[in-house]
Amino acid sequence: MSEDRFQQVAIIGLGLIGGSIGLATQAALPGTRVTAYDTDEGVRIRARERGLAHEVFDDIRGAVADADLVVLCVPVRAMGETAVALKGAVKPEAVISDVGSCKQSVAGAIAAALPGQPLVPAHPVAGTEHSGPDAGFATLFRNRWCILTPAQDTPADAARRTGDFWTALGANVEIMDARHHDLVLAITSHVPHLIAYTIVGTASDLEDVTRSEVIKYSAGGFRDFTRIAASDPTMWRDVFLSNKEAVLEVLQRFSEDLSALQRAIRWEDGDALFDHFTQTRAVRRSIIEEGQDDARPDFGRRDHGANGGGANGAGANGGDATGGASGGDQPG
Ligand SMILES: NC(=O)c1ccc[n+]([C@@H]2O[C@H](COP(=O)([O-])OP(=O)(O)OC[C@H]3O[C@@H](n4cnc5c(N)ncnc54)[C@H](O)[C@@H]3O)[C@@H](O)[C@H]2O)c1
Ligand SMILES: O=C(O)C(=O)C[C@]1(C(=O)O)C=C[C@@H](O)C=C1
Repeated sequence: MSEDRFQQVAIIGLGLIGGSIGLATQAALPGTRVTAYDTDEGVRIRARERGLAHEVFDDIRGAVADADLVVLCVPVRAMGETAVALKGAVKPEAVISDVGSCKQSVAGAIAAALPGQPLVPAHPVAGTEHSGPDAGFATLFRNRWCILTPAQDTPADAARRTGDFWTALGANVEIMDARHHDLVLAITSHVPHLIAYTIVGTASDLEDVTRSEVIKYSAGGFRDFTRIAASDPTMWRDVFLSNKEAVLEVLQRFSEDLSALQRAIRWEDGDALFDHFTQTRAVRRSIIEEGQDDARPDFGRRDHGANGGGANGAGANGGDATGGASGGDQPG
């Protein structure tokens, strides 16, 4: 850890990601003061109860006044208005960062609101389907990627210090161009979520299969889709509207590939199906070999009742790929 680490970190938005940053910072950087703010009074009360920050302010200006790093952890389409609220309230040298799931639109909105302020956009590629102040846990970022997308003119020391911050929280830091980030995440995260939202919606709309049959027989693959499809509607509405071009580009390719598989089934082309499934199995195996399998506590375990072990017993994800399937927003 370099000598010039941030002395005070302000977190704006105390849901899954903001809360996890607050807990992880207090655990990993005991000398760093953590201040925070959320627009929702109920969230602020719960954040104080859970100790997500050293101090949770009732106004955003108080939370950021002495901060060296301000991390915006709000839905992506709320980033711009949140940055506007920081105008004149932050120190001129304070580094502004965010955790938004798409980077081009967010960086543009923050830079427009706070011209000249050092800005280092970030995206921790770590999460669960849960949201809100009870969802966060200190180990969320351990051994997960955090992608930074600084602009060409971002001061190098601001990017380095932000990278050091995420490394201290346990993440592996990578620098990427914002546009490329948005394309990569469209295929690895955004479109998979859209597919989950679609298949779960289709299943609940089928006339000849009852909803209770869907629930009763959703043992494996479908149940995993329902976990993803339980993710926060506000967050994902914002992601799709903010990363529109990249998502539509990937969806175009996806529809073409789906049509090819549909054709192979129609014409009973077993070789085409077998070759395709063999290739996809290899992708899964290389993810596991690279140690990129899910690092969340107990995630992937099939035994019910395994608790993710988040702070205050607020398990991160109900334990396994099936645990969050009921659609409940908060972990048990
Ligand atoms: N959930 C994930 O898996 C995940 C992973 C990586 C990044 N992200 C990104 O992190 C951000 C936060 O996501 P989350 O899952 O923590 O959401 P969340 O719903 O758990 O928390 C968001 C919080 O922001 C607050 N908020 C909304 N508007 C605000 C404003 N204008 N000012 C202050 N607070 C405000 C809400 O009250 C809420 O408490 C999003 O941009 C999302 O794209 C999410
Ligand atoms: O694991 C999950 O539940 C997630 O949805 C996490 C996930 C992802 O798609 O990998 C979701 C959105 C993010 O921006 C980063 C991570």
